[in-house]
Amino acid sequence: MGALTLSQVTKSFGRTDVIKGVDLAVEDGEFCVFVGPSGCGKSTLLRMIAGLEDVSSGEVAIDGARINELAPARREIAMVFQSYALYPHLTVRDNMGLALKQAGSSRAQIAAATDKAAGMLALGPLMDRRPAELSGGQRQRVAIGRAIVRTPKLFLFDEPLSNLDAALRVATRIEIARLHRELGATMIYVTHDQVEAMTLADKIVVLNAGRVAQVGAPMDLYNDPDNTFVAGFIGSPQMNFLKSGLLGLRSDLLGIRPEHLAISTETGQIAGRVSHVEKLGGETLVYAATEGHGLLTVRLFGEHDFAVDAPVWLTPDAARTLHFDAGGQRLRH
Ligand SMILES: Nc1ncnc2c1ncn2[C@@H]1O[C@H](COP(=O)(O)OP(=O)(O)OP(=O)(O)O)[C@@H](O)[C@H]1O
Repeated sequence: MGALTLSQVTKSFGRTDVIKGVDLAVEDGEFCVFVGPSGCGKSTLLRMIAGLEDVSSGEVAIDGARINELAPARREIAMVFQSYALYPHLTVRDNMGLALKQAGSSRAQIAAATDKAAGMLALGPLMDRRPAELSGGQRQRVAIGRAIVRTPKLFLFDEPLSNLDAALRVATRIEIARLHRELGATMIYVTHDQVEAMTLADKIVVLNAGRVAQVGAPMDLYNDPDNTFVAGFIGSPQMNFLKSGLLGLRSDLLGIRPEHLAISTETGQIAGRVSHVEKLGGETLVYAATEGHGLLTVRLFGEHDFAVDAPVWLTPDAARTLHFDAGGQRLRH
């Protein structure tokens, strides 16, 4: 079991309030991802759950029991960092088994647990190597393996893939998803990466300046954001924001995803000029400078040609537009 509850949790460093009253419930077995701009408090919140930072006020509980005062080692939590922090003089096998050895497990228990984790992470052939003889991706898998052998209640990941190259990130991301399915463990994961958040999470927590801006399933946040902050943060390229007044609408601001904005050289609702075109292979992004609405992004499937400076017309799909008030709160009609 590993259900986590945060109740009105705050954190101040001196007079600086960093976490300003967070309530959160993560179910047993859930994969929960923290996202938000740099400095919003993601790592601080994770470190408070791990016990590496004190909680200024509020309560952290696992399976209903308060753990605020419990030492990190007694929380049954395993943390995987972006830097692997492996012991250079120990083999992969000994790095993975160290925590169990320190906890007094028998040699047979350690061997069984490390062999099982090695099998899950395809580390079998590397067990007798030292960290210096491994690639970055392999080291990160060892760091994950070291977390798995302890069968913790909760796994915490702080940007574990950010040191890996693009191909390895994808492979390791898929591995983490598979691991989550196989272990059925509760995982909390901090990332800057939209794709990691969207693909790994059962639940995404969007943080903004130490507060929760919204919690929800990835596609719910994408399709049904509560405010302009979440609407603009989730999704890449970003949602376009249009001034509704200019379009004769009653709300203050209109949000439209780049894939729901049609572009034509002949006719449409908003006049603009092509300022830049990006061909990404499977899709084309067209950036158009408009009067009143600034630079708008259009996402088209496949390859498309538009000359820079060409006059174009943009038309939002009315069924897919989101309305916001002047304070950025969503208006649901
Ligand atoms: N020990 C500390 N003393 C003072 N301020 C701190 C301390 N640790 C973090 N902070 C401040 O708390 C805020 C949140 O930091 P945190 O590392 O949690 O953000 P983050 O969302 O993880 O950022 P990033 O995405 O850049 O890693 C920042 O403004 C940071 O400067």
